Amino acid sequence: MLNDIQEVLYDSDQIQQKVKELGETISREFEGRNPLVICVLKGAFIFMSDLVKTITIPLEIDFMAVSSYGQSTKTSGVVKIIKDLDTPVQGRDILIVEDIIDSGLTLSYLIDVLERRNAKSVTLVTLFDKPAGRKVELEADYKGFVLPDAFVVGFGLDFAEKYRNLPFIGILKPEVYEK
Ligand SMILES: O=P(O)(O)OC[C@H]1O[C@H](OP(=O)(O)OP(=O)(O)O)[C@H](O)[C@@H]1O
Ligand code: HPA
Ligand SMILES: [Mg+2]
Repeated sequence: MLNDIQEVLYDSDQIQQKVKELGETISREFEGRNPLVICVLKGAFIFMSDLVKTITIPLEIDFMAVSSYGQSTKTSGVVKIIKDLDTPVQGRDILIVEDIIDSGLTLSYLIDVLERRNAKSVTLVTLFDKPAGRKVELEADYKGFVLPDAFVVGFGLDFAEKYRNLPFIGILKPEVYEK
């Protein structure tokens, strides 16, 4: 698995430090609001579990599974809801937790769904941001790291369902997906 990585961008310690900073900011921002924290599966599962441990205020969590990349390194452009929320969002302050914003299509779709369900507010936190990939205008409220224009894996992010368990974020060697 490690042989398939071209370059490690951020290691586990660097990521944990950043997650802690994000958790502190979010704890201040959402004080007294009992946010519903939504993990966008599958990619955000590791960030979500690390992040909520650094948040010091009461919150609720729920999960939504959406997919648009499948076995490819390019978005299909079609965001499919594979698992919906169990919790009503009407009147709630929502914090969406994402692993990466690339084209922006996944999050713009999700924000639209939550606003149509009458959420009181929708805030975005992403661990990684790849602005060069954007197809729609979208900016996270809180972000961890800005990444170069390369396909990355690890810390929850996959290629064809592999590499999610790497404890760092790294660039996948193009020969892995070009063969
Ligand atoms: O900004 P975008 O171009 O939409 O890309 C970001 C989304 O793509 C990935 O999900 P994917 O569809 O691969 O599903 P997964 O989380 O199950 O891997 C990632 O986890 C984000 O949710
Ligand atoms: N890697 C893995 N999954 C992704 C990426 C990426 O660079 N961009 C959007 N989903
Ligand atoms: Mg994926």
